[in-house]
Amino acid sequence: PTLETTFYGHTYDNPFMNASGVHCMDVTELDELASSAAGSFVTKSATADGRKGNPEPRYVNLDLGSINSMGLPNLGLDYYLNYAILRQKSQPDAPFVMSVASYQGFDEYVDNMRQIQDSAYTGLVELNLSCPNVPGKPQMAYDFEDTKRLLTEIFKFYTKPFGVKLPPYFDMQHFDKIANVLNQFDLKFVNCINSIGNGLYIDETTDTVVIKPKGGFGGIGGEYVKPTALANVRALKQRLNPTIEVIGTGGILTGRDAYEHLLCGASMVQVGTQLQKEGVHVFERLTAELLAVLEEKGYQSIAEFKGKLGTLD
Ligand SMILES: O=C(O)c1[nH]c(=O)[nH]c(=O)c1I
Repeated sequence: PTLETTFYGHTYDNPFMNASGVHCMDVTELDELASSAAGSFVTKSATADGRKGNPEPRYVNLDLGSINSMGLPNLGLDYYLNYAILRQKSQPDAPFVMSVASYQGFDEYVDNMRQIQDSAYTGLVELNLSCPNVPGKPQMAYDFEDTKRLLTEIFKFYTKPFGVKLPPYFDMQHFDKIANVLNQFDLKFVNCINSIGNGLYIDETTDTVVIKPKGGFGGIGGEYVKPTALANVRALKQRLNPTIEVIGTGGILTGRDAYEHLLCGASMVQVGTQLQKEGVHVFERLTAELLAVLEEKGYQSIAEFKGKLGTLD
């Protein structure tokens, strides 16, 4: 069998990517991803200006996952745009995704996208509408009207392919509402999910939180989030126009976990916490494990089972 995956018109060796924010801060980390077994990669969400981010400790690995309140540390949009343009020239047939966020809010999102529109970069962009760790700033994608207003504004001038990174939703009406908004736009993909925002982990030896920012509140990733991640991938895939692909992120520790995201309809699958814990060799293990699942089930390709989750009705 083969793990070959076609995503927005390009065929990758396999569906695996890093999740934005993990192992993608600078050229060194990005080049390591590019030369790893991962099929593709995505950059750290960029803001207009570089940011130091929140005080440490701000990321902690836990037995069942991770908690983080990084606070959008990044080297600034110019840095990632320059990297993207250079890489687009040197490796034209190895596309990747550039992640864009905003620290200031609505207007910075628009300005950042305008800068990319006016640049030589023509590849995919992931518009991060779900950073849970900007103190005092609500997540854009939890405000359906603002999300619609932002996408309307961007599509007035943006002609290059892009998708959005969404937070997890926990209510059927919310799945309906966000899908109704997104279906009004020519998006190339939706990435479900970002971390489950504002969780709290207590250290059992000190009866204290484990990260410094926000009194210990932070986004949860890893094994904790797989049921929520799978539900969001499945719910969005069921509701979105078939032209909008879904990237599955959240709770992928094994090839079987990746297989489940593909069963729910994901085209690509992203790994965050487990990549942070295991390093870039995680992709060799995950591709081998996913191949073994296909062999065990007698599939020759992902297309044979993608989106074919069984139900009991
Ligand atoms: O705190 C962060 O930098 C961060 N952390 C996350 O868990 N998700 C995000 O989208 C971001 I931008």
